[in-house]
Amino acid sequence: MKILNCKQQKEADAYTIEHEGILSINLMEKAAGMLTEAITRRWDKSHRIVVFAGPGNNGGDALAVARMLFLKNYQVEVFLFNVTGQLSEECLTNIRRLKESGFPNYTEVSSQFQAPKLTEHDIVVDGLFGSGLNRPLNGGFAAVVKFINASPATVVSIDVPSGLMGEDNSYNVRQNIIQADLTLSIQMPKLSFLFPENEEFTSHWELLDIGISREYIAQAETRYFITEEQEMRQLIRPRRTFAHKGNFGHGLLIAGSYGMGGAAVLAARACMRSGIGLLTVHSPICNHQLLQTIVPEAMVQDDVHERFFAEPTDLDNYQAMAIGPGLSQEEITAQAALDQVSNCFIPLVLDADALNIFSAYRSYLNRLPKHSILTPHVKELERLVGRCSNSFERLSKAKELAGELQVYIILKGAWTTVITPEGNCYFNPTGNPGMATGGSGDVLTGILLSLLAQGYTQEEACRLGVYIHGLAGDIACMRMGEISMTAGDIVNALPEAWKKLTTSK
Ligand SMILES: NC(=O)C1=CN([C@@H]2O[C@H](COP(=O)(O)OP(=O)(O)OC[C@H]3O[C@@H](n4cnc5c(N)ncnc54)[C@H](OP(=O)(O)O)[C@@H]3O)[C@@H](O)[C@H]2O)[C@@H](O)CC1
Ligand SMILES: Nc1ncnc2c1ncn2[C@@H]1O[C@H](COP(=O)(O)OP(=O)(O)O)[C@@H](O)[C@H]1O
Ligand SMILES: [K+]
Repeated sequence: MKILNCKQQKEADAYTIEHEGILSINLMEKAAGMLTEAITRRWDKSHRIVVFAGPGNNGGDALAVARMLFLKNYQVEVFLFNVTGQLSEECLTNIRRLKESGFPNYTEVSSQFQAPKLTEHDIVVDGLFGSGLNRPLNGGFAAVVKFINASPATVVSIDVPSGLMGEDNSYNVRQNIIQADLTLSIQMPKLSFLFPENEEFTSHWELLDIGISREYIAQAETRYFITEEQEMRQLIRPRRTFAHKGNFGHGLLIAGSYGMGGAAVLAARACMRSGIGLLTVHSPICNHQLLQTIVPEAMVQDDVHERFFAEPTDLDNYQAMAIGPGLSQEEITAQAALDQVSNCFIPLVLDADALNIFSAYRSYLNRLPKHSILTPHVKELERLVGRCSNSFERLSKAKELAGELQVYIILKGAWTTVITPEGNCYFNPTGNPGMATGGSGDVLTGILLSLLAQGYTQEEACRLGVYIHGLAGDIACMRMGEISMTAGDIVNALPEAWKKLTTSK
């Protein structure tokens, strides 16, 4: 699914109106009908609905919703903020329609705002500003936002929490943004909904498909996408009847050190559970017994060192390599890792300490083989690109780095993002906060290695890998609960996740 910017969303409305023979006001009526349905599905008539409408079409939506709720016998109050005397045409039409419906509780605010008393049983409908917001809110509007945020009412925002920009909020004033309990977003998600620092404004959002032109969306250019299940199903390669293990690749995992053998175990187990033909784990001698016992399916190659990865190994027999989980950053390991990676000629995943080593030896960064996959969490990324003050900046810097080094970056967290060397960003919808637990990332590395060894392209491996990892996390969460689930539970849920994605619905 494409994520378009606010300017494109406006163009999409205009294109739909021009090419699909629908009047602007009727498109708004359709949106309002769906908004009303979404509200009445959640809240019954015992709730008073207090609608705050702004001067543009977001306000128009809100006024139409007020009329529809009133005609369904809800108790509704409306405050229209008309401070400049300039209202959009559709907003004006909806004022007229509201009045014609016999609506009694309409207040137009041009200067002084007599705030109503809001209780926790009230529902506020926020239709102050939507995708047409072009600067941070201030003055009277900021005061209304603060009033709504301070109230105990439940807040439902139309399209966007008023005051929030759709993309970059670096220069916004956070106190002047609505903190919505629910955002009913029209047609397309906004990029800013996917950033963790905006959780206080948009923790829950839902999309309403009002029938914006598919043709416009198909030709619109964007760098931002949300991955969909159907796309991932289509990527998966079926196993042929006469297939043998040689068809699914031989992967090399370099992982583990003294006290961190578990990272190698988790990555190896996840790798075996994701379809690889053969796996060899290269680990210090101290992990030999552990690996042979817990992951008997994998071969173990001992490093020369008892406790740490110390000597690069030959890559001739492998189709892909992953390095990093539990590796440590000992000097001897760093040198071996830099050497191993710089001379790697097969598809490669770098995770955890392998990334930290490259952050410490920055001059080696340009020796990273092209199309390597880097899997940093936020901190690991910032060690590579420097401190970032918000997610938009972090994403921009990650895009720059991916382009500069021609690598794939998987920026991990909620809405894990796959960033390609060309600068495309794919946000992953699966996963949950239960995955924020030690070892979850090691599981992802194992999955990625498995997919690369099987011959998936880097982009396919990244997108499918993070999707299945999150899906397994969701299944683990259902089984064990968000609080108790561990990284091992994610591995244990992989079979069901793969089955879910490969069986027809
Ligand atoms: N048929 C359609 O088109 C459909 C549209 N839809 C709905 O329309 C919404 C977009 O509507 P919109 O483009 O009218 O923008 P909206 O967000 O209401 O505000 C724009 C107004 O705000 C003003 N303004 C901006 N920033 C400001 C600030 N900081 N402080 C003060 N003023 C500020 C700006 O004026 P300016 O001052 O910049 O001249 C302008 O007057 C969209 O989110 C969706 O809900 C859906 O129903 C689908 C069908
Ligand atoms: N709130 C969350 N929602 C979805 N996925 C999450 C969340 N928190 C963490 N994850 C996922 O869990 C994994 C954690 O990886 P990482 O931080 O490297 O852990 P570790 O180093 O302990 O293995 C990542 O894949 C990340 O996307
Ligand atoms: K809004």
